[in-house]
Amino acid sequence: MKERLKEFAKIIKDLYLKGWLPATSGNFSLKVDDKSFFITSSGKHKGKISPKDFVLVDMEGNLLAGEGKPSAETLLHAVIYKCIPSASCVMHVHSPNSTVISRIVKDSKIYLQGYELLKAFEGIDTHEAELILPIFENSQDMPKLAKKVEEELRSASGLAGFLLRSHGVYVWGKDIHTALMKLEALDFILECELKLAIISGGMQ
Ligand SMILES: CSC[C@@H](O)[C@@H](O)C(=O)COP(=O)(O)O
Ligand SMILES: [Zn+2]
Repeated sequence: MKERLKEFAKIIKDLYLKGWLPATSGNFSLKVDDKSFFITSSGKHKGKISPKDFVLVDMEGNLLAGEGKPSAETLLHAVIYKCIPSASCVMHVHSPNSTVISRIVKDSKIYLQGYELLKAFEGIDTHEAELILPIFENSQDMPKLAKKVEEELRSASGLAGFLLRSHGVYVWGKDIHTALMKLEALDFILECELKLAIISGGMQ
């Protein structure tokens, strides 16, 4: 696990350099088994992250091992692992594209269609497929927000991830590289949607 956390930390630093994790924002986790996962400690600068900046928690977000406080958003990671058994890695970033689009789209969902990069998502083999991205209202009440996310994850299948309004994006994957591929694909598509909105003068 030490080697995987080392590899993970390197990827997080690269995401920081893209400008997706300003001012200690973002959190990242890796599932160990059905009962526990490693998650970044709260308040860590993601440009300087190392394996010692992860703590081990249970599926209720309780600290099991490590130094520091689990991420303030640990419960969101926990519901993803509980609702999507195939997920082994969760990434949350505050990329400008995901943040801006969540402020422009007033609806609670974004519908993405027509992009070749949609094929980065499991089960999609054509650009004609439609991917739904829910937007949840941001909240500092994590148990309440986690409950809403859980309800959506249990009722809808094949979700790409979700946005928190004026906050950022969550994605997951069966491993680190799948989660990263989805994150990059999603951010690219959201950037295209934003550029199209600028050209056409509005969204949805
Ligand atoms: C520094 S503001 C961002 C935080 O409030 C939060 O949204 C975030 O992404 C990081 O929280 P953290 O507790 O460090 O995991
Ligand atoms: Zn955040």
